[in-house]
Amino acid sequence: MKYGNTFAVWRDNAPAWPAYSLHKFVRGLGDGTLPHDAFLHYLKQDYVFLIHFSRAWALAITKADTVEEMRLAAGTVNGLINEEIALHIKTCAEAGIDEATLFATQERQENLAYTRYVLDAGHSGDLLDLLAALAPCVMGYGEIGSHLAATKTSDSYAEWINTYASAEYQQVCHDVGVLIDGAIARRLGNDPMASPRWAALQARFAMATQLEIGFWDMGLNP
Ligand SMILES: Cc1ncc(C[n+]2csc(CCO)c2C)c(N)n1
Repeated sequence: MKYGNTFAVWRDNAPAWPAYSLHKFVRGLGDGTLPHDAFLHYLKQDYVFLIHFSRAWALAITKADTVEEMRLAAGTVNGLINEEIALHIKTCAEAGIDEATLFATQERQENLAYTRYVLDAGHSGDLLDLLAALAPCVMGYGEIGSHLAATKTSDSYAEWINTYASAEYQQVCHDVGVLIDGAIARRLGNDPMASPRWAALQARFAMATQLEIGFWDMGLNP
């Protein structure tokens, strides 16, 4: 599935992309070598992460210029806070961790740095700044999910993998790609890479990619 032209350029110009999408944590999900306590620790942190990412997508609604942008951002908020998070709640419940405990999880610095970076991109900038910071998360998990579904050698983490490899999630990535391409064209015209803003947007994408690596590293250290 194609995630849009802008994403393809941002991804190919983010030097840390392979270190994110092929991280040791990701390989451990695919071959089943990721320790279960590291996975649960990651899910607890990721529950808090999703709460803040819902806030960031809600901010995208207020930063939108068109009703299409608003609808897509609103749909993502709903998908995050009511659907994606359900996987975390269910998996943790099976390990005896209830949602109140999840909500009270003490945030690790790597988690805090990433989510607040994204929220600040949106607060201090416009929708493009926010989308450049959000894109590695959305599309990265789409790419990781479909790569792992095709290459996995263990079913230990199949439910996690299937969530992001699913046709529904791949459609989300496609739709966000369309949103980003449209938002870029609307604001920067049809030669966006010639815009004086391009380098800063690329840098935001690269920074968020780096922060994703930090999140995986944190996941390996319960
Ligand atoms: C560290 C971290 N990065 C990315 C995702 C995936 N994700 C977070 S928000 C979102 C948007 C659309 O649902 C997606 C896919 C995650 N869970 N945790």
